[in-house]
Amino acid sequence: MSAPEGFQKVSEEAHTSQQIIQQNPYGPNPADFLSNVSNFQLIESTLREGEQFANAFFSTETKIEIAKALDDFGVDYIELTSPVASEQSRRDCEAICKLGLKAKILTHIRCHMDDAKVAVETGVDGVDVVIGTSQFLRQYSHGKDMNYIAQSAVEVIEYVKSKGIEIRFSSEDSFRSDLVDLLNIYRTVDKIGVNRVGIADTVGCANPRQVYELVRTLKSVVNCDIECHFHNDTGCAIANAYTALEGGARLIDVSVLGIGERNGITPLGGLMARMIAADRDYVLSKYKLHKIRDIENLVAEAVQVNIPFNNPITGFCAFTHKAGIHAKAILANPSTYEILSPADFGLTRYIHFANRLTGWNAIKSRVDQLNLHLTDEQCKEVTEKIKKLGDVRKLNIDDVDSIIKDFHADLSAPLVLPGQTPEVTHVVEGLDESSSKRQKN
Ligand SMILES: CC(=O)SCCNC(=O)CCNC(=O)[C@H](O)C(C)(C)COP(=O)(O)OP(=O)(O)OC[C@H]1O[C@@H](n2cnc3c(N)ncnc32)[C@H](O)[C@@H]1OP(=O)(O)O
Ligand SMILES: O=C(O)CCC(=O)C(=O)O
Ligand SMILES: [Zn+2]
Repeated sequence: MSAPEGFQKVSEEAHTSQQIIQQNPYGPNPADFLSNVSNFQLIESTLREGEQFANAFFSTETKIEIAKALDDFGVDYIELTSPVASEQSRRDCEAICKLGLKAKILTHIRCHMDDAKVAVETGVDGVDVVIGTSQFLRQYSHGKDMNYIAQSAVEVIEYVKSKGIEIRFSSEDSFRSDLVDLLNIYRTVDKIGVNRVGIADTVGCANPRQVYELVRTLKSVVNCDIECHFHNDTGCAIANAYTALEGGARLIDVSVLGIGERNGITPLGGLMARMIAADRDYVLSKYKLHKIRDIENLVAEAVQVNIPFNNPITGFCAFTHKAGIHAKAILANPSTYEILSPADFGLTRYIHFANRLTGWNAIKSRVDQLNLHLTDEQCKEVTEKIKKLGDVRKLNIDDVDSIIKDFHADLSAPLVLPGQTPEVTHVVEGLDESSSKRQKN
């Protein structure tokens, strides 16, 4: 693996924010007495919501590969496309149910007996039922009023329950629905023993404060668990998911890279980043975070997209530090500029030192890596030379190494004084092949 331009791998050290800050300020707020931040579950919907992404086509083999990878990662539920969508969708649903995965398998249907009858025959562990409750959807999607919705919900729920299968009822477009209508329907379905109720921000209009309020209100009305589903049209999908958990929701719908209708929903990786900052022990005890990169690559490949350069955790530069001030502090203690530790995800941090924003501390670290000996003053001098060239053009590692080596050669001092071999604490290595390849694509 060759080193990409200007990057230097930095050794992992056991510095965590917790060493400096004993109590995690990013953890659950004790005032949120209903919080499930330390007790949440994932409903992974790449194979349902994700299939609604414009670029998605999953063959049976790909679906199985994705389902197995998600199961290995540790998701609690895997949600699959409705078996009434197509004959192959039904067969795929049956095939995934037969895999014997640890995760519970769900399928997602309309609130209609025709769909429910097909769903329960597939072998799923549970059925997620949804129906639009907002004025928009009642008028322009299915055309049904709240009385009809309540009646069909009760019929479908009782039928699915009679088959010994988990059942969730969700209102589509919850945040544009009338609150009294919502609470009434949720109370009705809770009374007849639904396993979960779902809130869905179908158009991505909700903000975290609205989410918190709705979840808290709903929590006072139902006894069952609350699941939440957030679209990302206005960029709030991760924040809304976190706030929902603070308010007392227990389950969050996610998909790999957030793929779904339009620009998608809460991404699995992004939510993991948020949650590990809040409760590292819980997240590490449940989910194999070092698998995230492979899972994202698998799905990115399947739907023919690149991993976004600024993706949480796996983005090209998610753990790369460039400016001299940052590099100095990172070399002393990574927690200075990292809330997440790359090692938790099986990843590496880098210092990008081949640029004019670099500082002598970063260059000194590179000098050490090259097994050369320069005094601090000499490191400062050579840094000035690097900055001068960096003002003229984009630099790469070879440029910097040549400047350092030439500077060193010009000095009369021996390369390494006998008995003073500097300890090599950093290894030069490139970014992982896949992320650098993707970035170039
Ligand atoms: C917000 C979400 O993401 S919800 C999940 C979306 N998932 C899907 O749509 C799964 C893929 N969909 C499909 O394959 C098809 O849409 C099918 C098989 C479900 C239905 O196909 P069609 O019968 O051809 O209907 P079409 O897709 O044109 O319209 C949707 C129909 O479902 C009805 N409908 C929509 N939502 C619901 C609901 N939640 N509960 C009951 N009926 C509903 C509509 O009234 C409409 O029926 P109509 O035109 O016969 O009156
Ligand atoms: O079933 C749900 O809770 C969500 C359905 C959905 O995808 C949405 O409303 O955006
Ligand atoms: Zn959705």
